Amino acid sequence: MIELKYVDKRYPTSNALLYVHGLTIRKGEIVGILGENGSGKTTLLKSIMGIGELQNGEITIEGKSVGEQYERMAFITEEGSFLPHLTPKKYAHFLAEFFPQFDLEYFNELLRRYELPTDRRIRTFSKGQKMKLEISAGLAKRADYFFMDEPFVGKDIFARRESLKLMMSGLKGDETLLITTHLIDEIENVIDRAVILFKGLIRQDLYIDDIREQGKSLADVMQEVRNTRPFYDH
Ligand SMILES: Nc1ncnc2c1ncn2[C@@H]1O[C@H](COP(=O)(O)OP(=O)(O)OP(=O)(O)O)[C@@H](O)[C@H]1O
Repeated sequence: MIELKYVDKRYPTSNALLYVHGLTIRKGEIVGILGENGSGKTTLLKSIMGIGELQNGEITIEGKSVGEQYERMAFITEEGSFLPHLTPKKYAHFLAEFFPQFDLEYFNELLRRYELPTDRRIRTFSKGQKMKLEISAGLAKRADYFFMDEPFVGKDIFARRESLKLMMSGLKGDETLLITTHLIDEIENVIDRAVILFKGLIRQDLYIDDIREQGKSLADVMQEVRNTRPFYDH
């Protein structure tokens, strides 16, 4: 379970803020973090990952600080690996050293399955290949929490579907996934829950089943958020 309480994040060089009074994400949930450009999706994800300082508030994962749970977390971004100068083979050594539960055999199996080169520097990979590599690393770490920031940027529709399928097929089923994206059509059938941000505040937090029960789509809910701007935005 991920818990945010009174989280207040501000950047010193801009007026942007993120304020989350309370947010609880239960274990095993697949949550879409949605919202317009600049609404704070990445900031929210990074805050949960422990990247950057909070002005106030607390974020815990299963009751412990994010730092204490780092080994169980995988961060997958469109930029790909944090270590682009390494080859996947060397990257595997690094992961094995830092993450005790890293499963090298499974990692190699995934590289074969996704037809990734093992002896070429990661920086020479295509975006799709980088994403596959990071997904493989997360799965082989046996991470329980996956944080995916705009995983579909720069990909055509087939590549988007493939990377989603890839991710889903490798999961045990009890992992928690947080995905930020603009592409709501792609994830509507994947996520359990949609958290919709507007100017750094959570404006909607709904389960997809409840949206369907109301005879609506995710796009309808996004439009409603857009149409009902809060008092401070008039
Ligand atoms: N390092 C930073 N310094 C100053 N302001 C920042 C920084 N990073 C983000 N911001 C600002 O914080 C706000 C939220 O940005 P964030 O990247 O979280 O939004 P987002 O919803 O992920 O946007 P997008 O969909 O465009 O990626 C924006 O106004 C942005 O300009």
